[in-house]
Amino acid sequence: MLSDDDVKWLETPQPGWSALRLPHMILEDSFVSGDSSGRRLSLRFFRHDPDRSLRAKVIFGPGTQGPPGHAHGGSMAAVLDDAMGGAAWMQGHPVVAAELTARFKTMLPLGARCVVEAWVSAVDGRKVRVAGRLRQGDGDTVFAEGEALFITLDPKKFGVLTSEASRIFSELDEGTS
Ligand SMILES: CCCCCCCCCCCCCC(=O)SCCNC(=O)CCNC(=O)[C@H](O)C(C)(C)COP(=O)(O)OP(=O)(O)OC[C@H]1O[C@@H](n2cnc3c(N)ncnc32)[C@H](O)[C@@H]1OP(=O)(O)O
Repeated sequence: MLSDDDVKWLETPQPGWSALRLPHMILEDSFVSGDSSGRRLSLRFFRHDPDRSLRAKVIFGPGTQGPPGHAHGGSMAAVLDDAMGGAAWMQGHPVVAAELTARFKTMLPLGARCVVEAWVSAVDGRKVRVAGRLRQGDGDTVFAEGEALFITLDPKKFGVLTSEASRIFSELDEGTS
């Protein structure tokens, strides 16, 4: 479903980005990143090293369709939710989403190469506010913007996921220091 060029594009970090190698336990069956067929969502996650925010490259496949030829709003919101949650985890906050707002700005053509940017905007006790943007990969068109409130949970509730996440991010630090 994806061309070799699309796969190469997805896997190539931009300057200042480090690839996040997420373990099978996180990817397997993930609603957003668990499909490897190219039919629905194809994503690769990265850290933007200068400010440790999150980046993802994403292609919306034919199985994400809403309006003919274009992505369903729910699929864009799901990608923003996942990326914004990942941005919080990446900064050491083991969170789940409590509230999410998405603004759909431009219809997103299926198959287009897109970039997601997500960053923590404020932390107040257990409340972690995160913002995100889904845009054209090789241009300035913004397809959707999001804001979300995440709530930090006791890391014990996530079992081994928390220690796996710490391991992934400390390996990145070793690689970039
Ligand atoms: C790249 C990364 C790698 C690793 C990552 C892997 C995974 C990434 C995964 C990312 C996946 C994507 C993410 C997903 O999709 S996560 C899946 C979708 N989310 C859920 O299923 C969450 C369901 N909700 C809950 O579990 C509970 O309600 C939570 C935990 C959220 C709060 O219940 P809890 O009993 O713990 O807390 P509390 O009630 O004492 O409230 C605490 C404070 O928060 C405030 N508050 C609470 N709710 C709301 C609200 N709706 N609006 C405004 N404020 C709210 C509340 O007023 C209070 O404030 P204050 O009174 O203290 O001022």
